[in-house]
Amino acid sequence: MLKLYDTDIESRLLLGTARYPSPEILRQAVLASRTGIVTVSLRREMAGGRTGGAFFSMIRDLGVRVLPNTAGCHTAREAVLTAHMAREVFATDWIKLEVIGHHDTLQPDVFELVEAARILCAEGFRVFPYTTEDLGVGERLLEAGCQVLMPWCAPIGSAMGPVNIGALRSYRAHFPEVPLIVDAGIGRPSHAAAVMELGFDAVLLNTAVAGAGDPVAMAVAFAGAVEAGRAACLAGPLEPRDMAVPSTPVIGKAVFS
Ligand SMILES: CC(=O)[C@@H](O)[C@H](O)COP(=O)(O)O
Repeated sequence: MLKLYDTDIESRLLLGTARYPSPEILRQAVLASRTGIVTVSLRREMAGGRTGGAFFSMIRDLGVRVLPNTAGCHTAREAVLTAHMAREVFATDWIKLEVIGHHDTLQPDVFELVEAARILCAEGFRVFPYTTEDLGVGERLLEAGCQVLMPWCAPIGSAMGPVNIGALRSYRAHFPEVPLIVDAGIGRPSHAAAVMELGFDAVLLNTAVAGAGDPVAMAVAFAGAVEAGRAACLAGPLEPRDMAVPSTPVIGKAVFS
């Protein structure tokens, strides 16, 4: 079972709650995915004068753990304030920390991210930082007090899937004991299976399900892919080779001449 901070989590699929065609489809997709954790953007839902009230109570009624996020924040200060609000709204000290540094790529501002992580961990938050696959930044986040790391595999919403498999492989090898969740950029179930096969502990995704032609059916597909990838990782997949290896033994074959 996956342990995140002190909590055991059964499903290794974490789901975002934005951009669904309707709240009812979101509800059905969450149930179909069998996820145990959904992430919710405080700023997005409270933007434009909306209070987010009806949406937040629908999320609370889903019966899954809520991981509020600081999506839309661009500075450590904004992210810390948003985390405080999230703690009030959802009565949780879990926070998915996003501090965006670049408009086109939605790449994290890793300097502000580490600063916000340091402040929030010191305040007792359980921080889940959305980060790049940079090893040094990962180390700084652990020093700040994070016990989970969430490297991207591609820009948020891009659906590109793992663009730098080598970097993800190194990340896993560099932090063998840390729970690692691939967050952002996954487009297809095969992408989720691929990163799970690399040994990542879980995946978090939103757009690939919310934007699918049939989000509920896609949620089912992702649930299966994440389980398959995890099972394959535990089963010890072969490493690719440059040369052919005959699958039929040569010794003992019949000789006709
Ligand atoms: C919902 C959320 O937290 C996103 O910011 C997250 O990073 C998912 O990204 P995708 O939409 O690319 O799956």
